[in-house]
Amino acid sequence: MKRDRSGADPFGDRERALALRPVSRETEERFALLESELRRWQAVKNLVGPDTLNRVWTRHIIDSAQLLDIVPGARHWLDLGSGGGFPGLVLGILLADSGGHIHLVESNGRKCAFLRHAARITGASATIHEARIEDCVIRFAGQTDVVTARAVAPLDVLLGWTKDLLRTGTVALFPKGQDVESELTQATRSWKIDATLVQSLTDSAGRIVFVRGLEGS
Ligand SMILES: C[S@@+](CC[C@H](N)C(=O)[O-])C[C@H]1O[C@@H](n2cnc3c(N)ncnc32)[C@H](O)[C@@H]1O
Repeated sequence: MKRDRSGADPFGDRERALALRPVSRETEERFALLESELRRWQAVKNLVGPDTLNRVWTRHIIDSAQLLDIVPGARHWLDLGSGGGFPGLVLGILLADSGGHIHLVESNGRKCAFLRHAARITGASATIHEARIEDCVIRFAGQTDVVTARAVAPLDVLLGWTKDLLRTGTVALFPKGQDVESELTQATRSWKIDATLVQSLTDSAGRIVFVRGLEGS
């Protein structure tokens, strides 16, 4: 659908994003609510990089939504370092339709206030935990199908944080940019990883590290 180029979608970003990963009308409305609240809070909370504000739908919303399609049947999700809600809140909105749930871990109190507010008004199936990842991640071992983390830490650090989950059947999805190969090389010095790279829908240089198993210290 063509939108008013001077108003709702001035850069054509929403239209482009939804062409890459279509969603139902109801989900689109929830995503639009998330976008408008993000813009409203951004001025005071600095939730996302200011240079990404003209492509919130591709860079944040659909970039997050694509993760669900990699593990479509998973119901129990955990997102680490959720920031302004990516990918955690977007996944929570999608999971609300299927009875799934996601836990979001974020140490910044201002961002947690936004996440709670946005989860409530969008109807996301999400619980927000204001905590440090390293202090609380163990709680989710044995209860999580998929763990995610975008732009939070290098791969070897993420593996260290999530090792107890990955050894008990959880899989991981870690979106990465053009440095993914060097992060993988670094990580294989400490870990034996069963992982594949999935091409990002929204960024030609982006890869999602899909970890299915882990050995090492
Ligand atoms: C660069 S932001 C990325 C946010 C979001 N995942 C995204 O892709 O837009 C990193 C976020 O991780 C959070 N974070 C970093 N280290 C953390 C830790 N050890 N425990 C909890 N949150 C952490 C920061 O507060 C910040 O909100």
